[in-house]
Amino acid sequence: MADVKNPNNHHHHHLHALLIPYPFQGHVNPFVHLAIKLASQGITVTFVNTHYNHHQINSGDIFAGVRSESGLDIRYATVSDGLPIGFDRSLNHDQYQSSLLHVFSAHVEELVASLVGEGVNVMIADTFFVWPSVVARKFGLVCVSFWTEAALVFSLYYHMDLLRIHGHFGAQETRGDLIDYIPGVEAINPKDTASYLQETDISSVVHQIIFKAFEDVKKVDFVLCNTIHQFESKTIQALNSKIPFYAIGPIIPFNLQTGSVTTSLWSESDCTQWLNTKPAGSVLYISFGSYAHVTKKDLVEIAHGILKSKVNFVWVVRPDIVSSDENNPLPESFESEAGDRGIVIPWCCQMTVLSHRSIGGFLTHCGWNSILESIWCEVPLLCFPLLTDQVTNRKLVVDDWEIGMNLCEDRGFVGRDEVRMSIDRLMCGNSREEVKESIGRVKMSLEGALRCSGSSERNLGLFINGLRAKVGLSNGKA
Ligand SMILES: O=c1ccn([C@@H]2O[C@H](COP(=O)(O)OP(=O)(O)O[C@H]3O[C@H](CO)[C@@H](O)[C@H](O)[C@H]3O)[C@@H](O)[C@H]2O)c(=O)[nH]1
Repeated sequence: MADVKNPNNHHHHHLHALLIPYPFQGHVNPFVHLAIKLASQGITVTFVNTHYNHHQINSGDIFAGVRSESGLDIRYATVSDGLPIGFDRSLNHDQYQSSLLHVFSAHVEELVASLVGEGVNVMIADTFFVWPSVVARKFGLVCVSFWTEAALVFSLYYHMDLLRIHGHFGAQETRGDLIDYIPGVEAINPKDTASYLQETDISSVVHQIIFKAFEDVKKVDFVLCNTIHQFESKTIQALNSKIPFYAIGPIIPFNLQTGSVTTSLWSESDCTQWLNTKPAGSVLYISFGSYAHVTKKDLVEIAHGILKSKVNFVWVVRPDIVSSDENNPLPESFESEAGDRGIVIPWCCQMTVLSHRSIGGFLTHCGWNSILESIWCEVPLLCFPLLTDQVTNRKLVVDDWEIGMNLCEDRGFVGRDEVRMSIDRLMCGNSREEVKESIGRVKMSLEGALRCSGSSERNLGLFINGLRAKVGLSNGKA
């Protein structure tokens, strides 16, 4: 058995993994924490950020801190995403995605070519990339796909061919009845599938990415997923019969002290002082993540709903939340009317805020990381899904796990009175206690998965053994 702590003893068995996240905040974050997890197991990691994200994060080598504090062998490299640094990626979303679809792999190949000499033998790339198996094969690397969303969503994309055959996807008029034929997936309403699977125009650049990415993932060696077995056991089991699929979540920033890695693409406002002045459980935290846009109309209704509810709040209004050419999306008098009840900030350290005792609820767009982080901090959720997997995540949170409520019953319509009522129901309604109890239980499952003998720790061990066997085999030295 190779001793990974002493790589020089068995050089051919020493693992060196290249980690390449999709260059969005909701993907970079779990990749960073996966990097730390793998390095803590004695694996050498080279983490790849795009030049643009590196420039946005603005703190040099983001792992310099962990390296010196914990002695982990995490190296850091940057690569072009194909566009100039000053290019407005938020305003030109499709052009950005096109560049990732068509141009990025050429830059990645150049980087990989320069790193194989350093002993890289594994590539762990985001499932949304369309090229991992091709690039990995070209350089003789073991190929691992990391899926940063729920296994349920992976399974729906993975079985797109079944959805097509049954007329639930890609037809002129798609069926509205339940989808009950996906292996390991309980009957699901089409309106709860990922937004891209509900669209009738399937020619968008994101569709092209999804089609190609889910072709490519069928050719990788392993898939890692940021979920836990207990959440989605049937789905995971069914996937496992097709592809080695490991649930190793939750991969979130637990340890705020030693996890001193900066990943934020915007600079963080510190609201701890302000939170300290508020009673326990009295503050609603509001954030719609890093990627989705909200229409000005919806934002204004939410703002009025918040004012009417009288709740305390911290609201993250990202500079491009409506669009990067719309500077002041909130109603003019919003902050003065809210007074000391609330603060509006451009970005924050979300885990720091969620773990503060004054936080009592989270109005969220249902990004997968936000859900895992909120469960970890036992903060009940108020769901306002916008697009992509968020729609499916809402179903898991509200209908299946009962750890949250809907902001609006009709997904197409946001009205200030309904917003006010939903906020009050979440923060002080009769059903709050039940939701709190459920979230406590779900949190225990997360903790359980991470214990020594827990499912995620076991899966991580199995994965690393599998990796070592594959690397040994491909060297002809099994
Ligand atoms: O002020 C803020 C707001 C967010 N975050 C962090 O940013 C991440 C946001 O991730 P997530 O909640 O998953 O939302 P998105 O940024 O929207 O993430 C994208 O990626 C996710 C997983 O890959 C998907 O589930 C989402 O739908 C997709 O939009 C989380 O780690 C948050 O802690 C901060 O640190 N500060």
